[in-house]
Amino acid sequence: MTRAGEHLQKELPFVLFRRPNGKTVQGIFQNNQELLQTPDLKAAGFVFAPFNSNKTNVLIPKDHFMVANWQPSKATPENNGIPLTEVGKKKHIALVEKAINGIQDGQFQKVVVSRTVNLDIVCDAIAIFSKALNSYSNAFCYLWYHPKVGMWLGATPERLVAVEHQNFKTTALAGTLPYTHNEAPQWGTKEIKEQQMVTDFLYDQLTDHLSNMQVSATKTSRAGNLWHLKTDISGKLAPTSSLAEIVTKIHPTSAVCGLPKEAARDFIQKEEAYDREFYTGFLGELDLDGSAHLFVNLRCMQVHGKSIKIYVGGGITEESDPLQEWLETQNKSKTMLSLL
Ligand SMILES: C=C(O[C@@H]1C=C(C(=O)O)C=C[C@H]1O)C(=O)O
Repeated sequence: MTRAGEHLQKELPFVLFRRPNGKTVQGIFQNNQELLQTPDLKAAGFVFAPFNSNKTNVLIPKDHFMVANWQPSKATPENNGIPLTEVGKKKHIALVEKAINGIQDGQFQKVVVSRTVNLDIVCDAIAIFSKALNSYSNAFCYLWYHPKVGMWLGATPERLVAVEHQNFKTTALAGTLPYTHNEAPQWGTKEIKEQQMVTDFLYDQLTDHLSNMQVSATKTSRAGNLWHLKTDISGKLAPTSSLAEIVTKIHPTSAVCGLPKEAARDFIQKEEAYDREFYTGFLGELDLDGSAHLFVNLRCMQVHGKSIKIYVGGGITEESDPLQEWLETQNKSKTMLSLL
């Protein structure tokens, strides 16, 4: 953490991260301000890729690498008084209604629409990252900085890809309900169907690239103050299939874009009327032996000097209720709000 503070002061790129349920925080530190990329994902380092797959990713190379043990503190997450506001409610509900119309017109079956929550506050990103580590033990937590791109921080529950020795794993994570203590969530057909669409999409895209494909039973999975539905898909990666090829096929998945992918992406780019940048992009570790641990950039925020931007969205299907979809984005914003 001290090293990260020094890098920040010198305006040098770095990333701190902890894998889900991990006991160590890893840090990768770059010693110049160069903006590096890895179009073929064949690199050793940490990749940070935008939602828009036509735009280039950013690589922080694994030149200077540090691993530190991390001890969870007993502190519990609490919201220190950044209450939810109704700013943006009308606009988001109108966007959801437009998305439902698009589904009824047959443009797509599902589309994921999003918005930002903008707050004028100055925050200590390293302290917030420490809090995220304590609050979200099963998430992939990160703090990422590049002087030419900016600073992002998040605690994502969604794995995009894990590859080790050709063993490949991905997850279909979708469907959201508020977490309630000691009570199992009551999933409706809307959530079950929208999550199944993600599983089917991933299965279809991967079937030519994996042998011995396995699809797990669908389970309920907790992410902070939320429940999601989750299915794991795994298999052996064909020696002829490259990571970049697979990522191009699956990113952005129907969990963050929609189905069919192209029509949903066109709708998002036209109707959301803002640039998602790295929100719903992907990020994580790459190694030269072909191993990779990549996650979808969700439950995240962009940290500016005197303000922050929290990014939230949700999957819209023909069964969506616009007010419920607004409330879902409100609930999702609490993941970051509770750290401030
Ligand atoms: C788009 C987000 O989350 C995604 C959308 C979900 C949904 O629509 O239920 C659930 C998990 C994520 O795949 C977000 O957190 O901003």
